[in-house]
Amino acid sequence: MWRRVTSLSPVMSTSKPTSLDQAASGFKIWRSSFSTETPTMVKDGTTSFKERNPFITFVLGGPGSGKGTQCQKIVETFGFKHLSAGELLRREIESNSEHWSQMLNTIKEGRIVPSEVTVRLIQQEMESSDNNKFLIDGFPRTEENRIAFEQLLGLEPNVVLFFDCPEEEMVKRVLNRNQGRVDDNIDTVKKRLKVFEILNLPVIDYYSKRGKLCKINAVGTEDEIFEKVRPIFSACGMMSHYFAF
Ligand SMILES: Nc1ncnc2c1ncn2[C@@H]1O[C@H](COP(=O)(O)OP(=O)(O)O)[C@@H](O)[C@H]1O
Ligand SMILES: O=c1ccn([C@@H]2O[C@H](COP(=O)(O)OP(=O)(O)O)[C@@H](O)[C@H]2O)c(=O)[nH]1
Ligand SMILES: [Mg+2]
Repeated sequence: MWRRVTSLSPVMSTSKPTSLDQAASGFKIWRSSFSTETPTMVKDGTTSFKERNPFITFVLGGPGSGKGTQCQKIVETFGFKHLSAGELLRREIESNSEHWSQMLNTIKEGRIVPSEVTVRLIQQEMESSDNNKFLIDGFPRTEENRIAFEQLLGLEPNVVLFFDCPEEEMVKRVLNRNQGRVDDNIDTVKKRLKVFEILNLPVIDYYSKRGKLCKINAVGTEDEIFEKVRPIFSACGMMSHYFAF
């Protein structure tokens, strides 16, 4: 059984009709096949996952800032379940799922896939995991993503990491990543940096105001950066009687 929830944020209908306005919504036909109106749907029974009291970390930062690299280290040291939103989307594309070509195109263009798709994939992974500590890497990318997640799951992150990295360094890292990704090229990375600034920074600001943001200078070696990350989770471990940590 499905019920309606209140509408998502106005990011989609911002009054600035720039090309970046299209970044999160430039897929009108595709979008309409997910939902024909602003309100979205939520499945009854999701509260059972909320009752598990999961520990949720959102991991944010521009393209190439080192999110995935640091997540791997956090997994090894603190035993989290790592969910990369981009990886989940790439997996959907590879499995030729419905709308795979629109998703591929969206990623090639550095735009943002509709929240309905991404939140569903993240939710499925979380609900089917035995682990109760989650690193959600590269999500939420927009205020609309953030609100969709919080409304559909009824949960907020406990901590938000932000890997702060100069653009020049991010571009260098992306162009050297060498993983055969369709978006690791100079044209897409330039678009992604704009999308990051316009759509993702407001999310980062939001969590900063909520006192949940841990901003980490992402320049240095991988190990140096991890030494700044480690105390954040060591401190959470000490609060394990509050969280299912
Ligand atoms: N501290 C670092 N210094 C130099 N290169 C790094 C560092 N951290 C990650 N990298 C490299 O930069 C590229 C992008 O890192 P990645 O973790 O995929 O970033 P993100 O997930 O934020 O896009 C990868 O090739 C990775 O090996
Ligand atoms: O919540 C998300 C996460 C990723 N993406 C898309 O997937 C791409 C790659 O994301 P990923 O996090 O893998 O990139 P990274 O920042 O790690 O380079 C993004 O540019 C978007 O096009 C998206 O639409 N929504
Ligand atoms: Mg990544």
